[in-house]
Amino acid sequence: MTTQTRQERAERSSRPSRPEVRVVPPPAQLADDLVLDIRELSVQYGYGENAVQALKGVSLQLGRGEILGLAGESGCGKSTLAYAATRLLPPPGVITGGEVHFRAVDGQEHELLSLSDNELRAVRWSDLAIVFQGAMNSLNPVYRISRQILDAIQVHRPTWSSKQRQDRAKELMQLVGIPAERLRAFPHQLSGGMRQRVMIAMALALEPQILIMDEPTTALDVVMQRQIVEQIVQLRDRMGFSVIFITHDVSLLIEIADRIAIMYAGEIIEQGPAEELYRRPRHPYTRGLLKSFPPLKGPKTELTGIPGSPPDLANLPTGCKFHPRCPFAMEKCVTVEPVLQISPAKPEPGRTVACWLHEDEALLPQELAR
Ligand SMILES: Nc1ncnc2c1ncn2[C@@H]1O[C@H](COP(=O)(O)OP(=O)(O)OP(=O)(O)O)[C@@H](O)[C@H]1O
Repeated sequence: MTTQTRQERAERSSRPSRPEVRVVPPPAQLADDLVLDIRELSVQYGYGENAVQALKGVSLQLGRGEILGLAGESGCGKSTLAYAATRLLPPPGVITGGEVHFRAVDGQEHELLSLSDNELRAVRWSDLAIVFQGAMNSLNPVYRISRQILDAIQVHRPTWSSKQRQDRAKELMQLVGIPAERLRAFPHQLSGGMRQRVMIAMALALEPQILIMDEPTTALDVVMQRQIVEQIVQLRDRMGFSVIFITHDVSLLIEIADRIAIMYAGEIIEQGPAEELYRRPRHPYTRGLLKSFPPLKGPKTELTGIPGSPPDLANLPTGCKFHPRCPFAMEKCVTVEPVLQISPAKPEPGRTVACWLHEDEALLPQELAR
């Protein structure tokens, strides 16, 4: 981290700042302005003979102002990817390879995996915020919301006056659609949705450039899920941050994401613009996943799910890891692992898929060839 950046940070932290209103460009342009570039990231849990590989050479990009959805069944590595990329992976998780490049608004690039702990702390708190799984239950039940938000602001903005902090706390509450009077409430006096909004407000306290949300709406009812998701989009439009939104529910991502990446057994097996991936999934797994959840809006559809369960990471199948559950598996799928690439059979801009069916249009079943 350079001196200039530190100085800029110090200047930024000495004044109460307001969210800037920025116009967010459409996703196609975002690719030119990456904020996070994850390259060949690999993670294992444990050591030696008992180690399991939870991420295998995953590459993923996040554009500035983009909302990227990360989906897949439980245990496929979504949280591992997010926490490893931000160096928050708890033991026994170990990063065994890869690079994570973060580009700040001033154009400076930092490789997060090689930063010292102090440098990382500075980047993480001011540029990168995380709403953890089950975060709304981590509010301290014995303190009022105001105290918890004010404490969070004080830690990161120690030079601010009490008045500045209080103004900022009110502003943050309003930002997430909660009347400022509710700052006096205790967590149990707020609904689950409100508590989750408080956590989002705390994550936004420092105006991060990247917000990682790990299953932020899982414990909420469908109406509340919808409201929170809409709010995140509005906040992104106002503040211009980028989001990695992790969920097992792909249908929810259609409401929020610009782009979606689908994970299976520690790898990305398909990615593309949200709308296109939803309307025309290219991987049999994505198709199965889409059929596992009811859409949040639109006509009711029959839910079929995916037969079987994700593989044990300690005992992975040969070839394509999805082949034992795939209704279209061929001989090659059992022996050779497919690579993530633009489909030779259905080449589309911004879309990649790891599936042998795409080698030749003649192999593609009707369901994946639309
Ligand atoms: N502490 C741990 N020790 C050993 N293995 C772990 C640990 N945490 C995760 N794993 C392994 O890593 C894999 C990926 O876990 P991860 O939590 O990243 O998946 P996920 O897709 O985020 O799942 P979920 O939606 O349930 O959170 C799991 O299958 C699990 O086997």
